[in-house]
Amino acid sequence: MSYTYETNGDAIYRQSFAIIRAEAQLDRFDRDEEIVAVRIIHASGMVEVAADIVFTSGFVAAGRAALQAGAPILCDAQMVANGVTRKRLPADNEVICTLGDPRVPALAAQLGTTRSAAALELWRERLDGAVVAIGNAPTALFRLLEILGEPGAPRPAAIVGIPVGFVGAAESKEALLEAAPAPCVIVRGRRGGSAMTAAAINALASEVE
Ligand SMILES: C/C1=C2N=C(/C=C3N=C(/C(C)=C4\N[C@@](C)([C@@H]5N=C1[C@](C)(CCC(=O)O)[C@H]5CC(=O)O)[C@@](C)(CC(=O)O)[C@@H]4CCC(=O)O)[C@@](C)(CC(=O)O)[C@@H]\3CCC(=O)O)C(C)(C)[C@@H]/2CCC(=O)O
Repeated sequence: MSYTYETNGDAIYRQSFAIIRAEAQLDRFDRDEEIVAVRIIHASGMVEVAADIVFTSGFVAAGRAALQAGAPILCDAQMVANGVTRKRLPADNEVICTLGDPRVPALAAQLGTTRSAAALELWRERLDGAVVAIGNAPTALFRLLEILGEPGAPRPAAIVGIPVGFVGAAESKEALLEAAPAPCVIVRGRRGGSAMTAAAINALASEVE
């Protein structure tokens, strides 16, 4: 038994992007935003997610400039960190996820929160000028906003805020849009996830499709 299917990776990518551009409603995005939106859709398989993607002004320019200047990428989950394609990164940028740090379980117990949120305490030194990628945990996004709201808080260069789920995901993303502590992209509602978030970072990292 054999099947007829595309086996060339580059051709699969080309076809996918052509299908997305033919089927998705992309006209409200500028050219740079569209590149990021297409990759978010590509990672999710849902062209209709385009309607829920919201960029704040200057997000793509700020994210690209930071990466080109060597900014680290701070990720809430290892799944996000693993999804970032290292060869696309313009300055061999560090990709950091502190969730597995041995100090995190005790911090979470002490702070009475999730490990995902507690792990952000270990970002503080690196947050200024960083590119933040939150793709899993709503509590991490809420905690980020709390940290960035403190007096004298650091200011990341750009935030990809696309946590997923039923508890707190939609609310944390709306809170990010409202507080807007840095240029950001969100996917409104319950949809989101590590794959979409890594794809947004990959789109920022390189314009190559
Ligand atoms: C409540 C949590 C949710 N997790 C979701 C979806 C997925 N999570 C996966 C995995 C493997 C991990 N999730 C943790 C981050 C874990 N998930 C949580 C927490 C309990 C709390 C987060 C929050 O509400 O903000 C969180 C643990 C914590 O204390 O922070 C993870 C650390 C759990 C673990 O394995 O220890 C782990 C992340 C590992 C990593 O990559 O570093 C899934 C793959 C689930 C699965 O195993 O089937 C999936 C991935 C989704 C994605 O695209 O990222 C939700 C849906 C986000 C959910 C929160 C909201 C809800 O409605 O339930």
